[in-house]
Amino acid sequence: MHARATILPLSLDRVTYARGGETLIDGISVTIGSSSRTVVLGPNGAGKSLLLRLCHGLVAPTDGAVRWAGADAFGRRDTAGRQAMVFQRPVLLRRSALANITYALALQGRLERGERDARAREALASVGLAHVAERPARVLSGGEQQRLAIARAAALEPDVLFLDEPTASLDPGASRAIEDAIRAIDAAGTKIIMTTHDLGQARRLAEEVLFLCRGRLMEHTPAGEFFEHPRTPQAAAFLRGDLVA
Ligand SMILES: Nc1ncnc2c1ncn2[C@@H]1O[C@H](COP(=O)(O)OP(=O)(O)OP(=O)(O)O)[C@@H](O)[C@H]1O
Repeated sequence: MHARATILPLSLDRVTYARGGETLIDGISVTIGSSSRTVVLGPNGAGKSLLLRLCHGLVAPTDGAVRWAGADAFGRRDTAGRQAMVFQRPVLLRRSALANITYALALQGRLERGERDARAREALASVGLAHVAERPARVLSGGEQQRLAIARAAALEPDVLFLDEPTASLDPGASRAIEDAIRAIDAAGTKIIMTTHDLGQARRLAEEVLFLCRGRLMEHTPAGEFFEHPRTPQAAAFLRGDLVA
C-alpha cells in the first residue's frame, strides 16, 4: 500500500493538438482528481489515445497546457517519474517476465537490489502470473503479455497509471483477469485513467467518464449518469451503438 496520489489533480487548460492542418484535440479543459477511476470513451479516431499521450507528456500540446497539481508538466522529471503508461501493444524486453519488472525497478532506482525481486514477484502474483516468472516475456500469450506490462507498471507504484485499451483483442477470461488487476491497483492507491472500446468493461470499471468526439470533450460525467442519461446526442448515439457523426 502507498499513499493516495499526490501529483493530482491533473488539469488540462485548453489543450489543443493540431497536425497537418487538422485539429485532432480541440481545446480540452478538464480537471481530473484522484478519487475515481476515469474511463475515456468515444468513437474510433475521437482522440482518446492522443489525449492519454498528451496527459502523460509523450506528446506536447500545440496550444494550451497540461498541469499536475498546478505545475507545468511537460518535461518535468518530478511528475514524469510518478506516472506510468501501458500501451495497447506493450513493449517487453527480451528477458524473463520477472526480469522485465526487476529491470524497470532498477531504472526507477527507489528500491535496493535485494528488494526488487520480492516486489517483482509480488506484482506478478497480483496479476496471476507467478507461474511464468522465469519464462521469456516474448513467449507469453497476448493476454499474459498485457498482464505483465500492467504488473510492471504497477510495481513502480505510480501515482497515476494510464492504460490505453488494456484488453484489446483479448478473450473474456483474460479481460476479466486484467479488470481484476486494475481494481487491485486502484485499491492500492494508484489513480487509473484508461480508454476502452468495450462498453461492458467501461460500465464495470468507470467511476467517471470523459466522452470525446472528434477531438472535443463532450462530457465529463459520473459513470452512472453517463450511461443512464447521456447529456449529448453524440454520447446517446455512441451508447446505442450507432455511428457517431
Ligand atoms: N502523431 C500524430 N500525427 C498525426 N495524426 C495523428 C497522430 N496521432 C494521432 N493522430 C490522428 O488523430 C486521430 C485520433 O487518434 P487516436 O488514436 O487518438 O484516436 P482514438 O480515439 O484512440 O481511436 P481508436 O478508437 O480508433 O483507437 C486519428 O485520426 C489519428 O490518425
